[in-house]
Amino acid sequence: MPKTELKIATRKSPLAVWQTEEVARRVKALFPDVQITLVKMTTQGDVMLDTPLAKVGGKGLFVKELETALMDGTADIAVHSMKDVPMELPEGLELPVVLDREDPHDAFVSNQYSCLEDLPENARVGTSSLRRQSQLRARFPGFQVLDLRGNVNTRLSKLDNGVYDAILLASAGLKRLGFGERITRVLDADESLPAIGQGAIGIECRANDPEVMELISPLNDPDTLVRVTAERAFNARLNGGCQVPIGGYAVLREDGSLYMRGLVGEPDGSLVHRASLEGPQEQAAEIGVALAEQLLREGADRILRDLGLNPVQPPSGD
Ligand SMILES: NCc1[nH]cc(CCC(=O)O)c1CC(=O)O
Repeated sequence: MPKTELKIATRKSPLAVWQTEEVARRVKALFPDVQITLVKMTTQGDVMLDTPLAKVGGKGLFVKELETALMDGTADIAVHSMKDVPMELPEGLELPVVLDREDPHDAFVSNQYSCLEDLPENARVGTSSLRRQSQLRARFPGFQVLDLRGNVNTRLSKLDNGVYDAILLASAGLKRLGFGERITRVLDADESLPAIGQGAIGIECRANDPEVMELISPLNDPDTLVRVTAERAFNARLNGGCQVPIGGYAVLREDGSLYMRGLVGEPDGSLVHRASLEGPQEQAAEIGVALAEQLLREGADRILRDLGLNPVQPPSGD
C-alpha cells in the first residue's frame, strides 16, 4: 500500500526551507495524494551563528538534529545541502537520493567592483569558508579576509551595510532564493574550486524503508549522484571537515568519463596543493580516493597534520 503521509525534516533557514519545499513540490507532482508536512528544526549550526565556522568545529553541525528526527520517527526524510552532510552517516540511515545539481560555483558579489582583479590591494572580502579564503589569499595576499556568517539574506545585508568591499558565497543559494541578479561574477572552478557537494541537495532516510523510497527515488539525478560520490570519497579519504581548506569538484565529460579536480591548502593561502584525475564514472569513488592519495603524497598530509587532523589512515575500503 502506498504511503499517504510524508514528514520532511528541515532546518528553518530560508535556503533550507526553499530546498525542502522544492523536494515537496517534486514529490507532490509525482504523487498528488501524498500529504506532506514540514518538520522545521533548529540545529547546532543555526545556534552558533556568530562563531566562525572553522572554530565551531565538529561534524554534522547542520544535520544531527534532523537525523535524530529520522531515527525517532518524527520525520520520514531529511533534506540537506550535500555540502553540509558528513561523510559517515549514523547506523540505520542512508542517503540514496541526490537532486540535479544547481550551479556549483562560488559567486563574487560586490556593489562597487566588477571582479576580484578590480578590488584594491587591501580589500575587505567576506567569506565563511577556509576553502575560499585559502584560494583567495593565494592569489591576492594583500586582501583582508573577514568572516561572514549567517543565512544568505544576512550576508547580503552585511555587504550592503558597507562591512565588506565584496563577499564570496555559493551561487546556488543565491539563485534558489531569487538573488541571482546580485551575482556580480561567477567564479569558475579554476579561480575557486567548489566545495564537496556544493549546489547539490540530498535526501536522507531510514535504511530499508521501501514505502519512503518509492516516493523519493524518482527524484534522484544519476549524474549528480556519481559526481558527488567521487567528491565525498575524496573528502572521506582526507578526513576533511569545515576546519580544513579542501576543495573537490567532479564533472562528467561528454564521453561519460569523470574528471575531478581537488585541492588542499593552507588557510592563509601560502601553499595550495592541486591535483586532478580522470577515469570511468563507474569508478567514481576510486577516483576520489586516488586523487586524495595523490594530494597526500604531494604534501597535503603535512597541512592536514599541522591542522591537527589525521589523514593518513588505512583507506576505509568502500
Ligand atoms: N555552508 C552553508 C551552506 N550550505 C550550502 C550552501 C549553499 C547551497 C549549496 O551549496 O547547495 C551554503 C551557503 C554558502 O556556502 O554560501
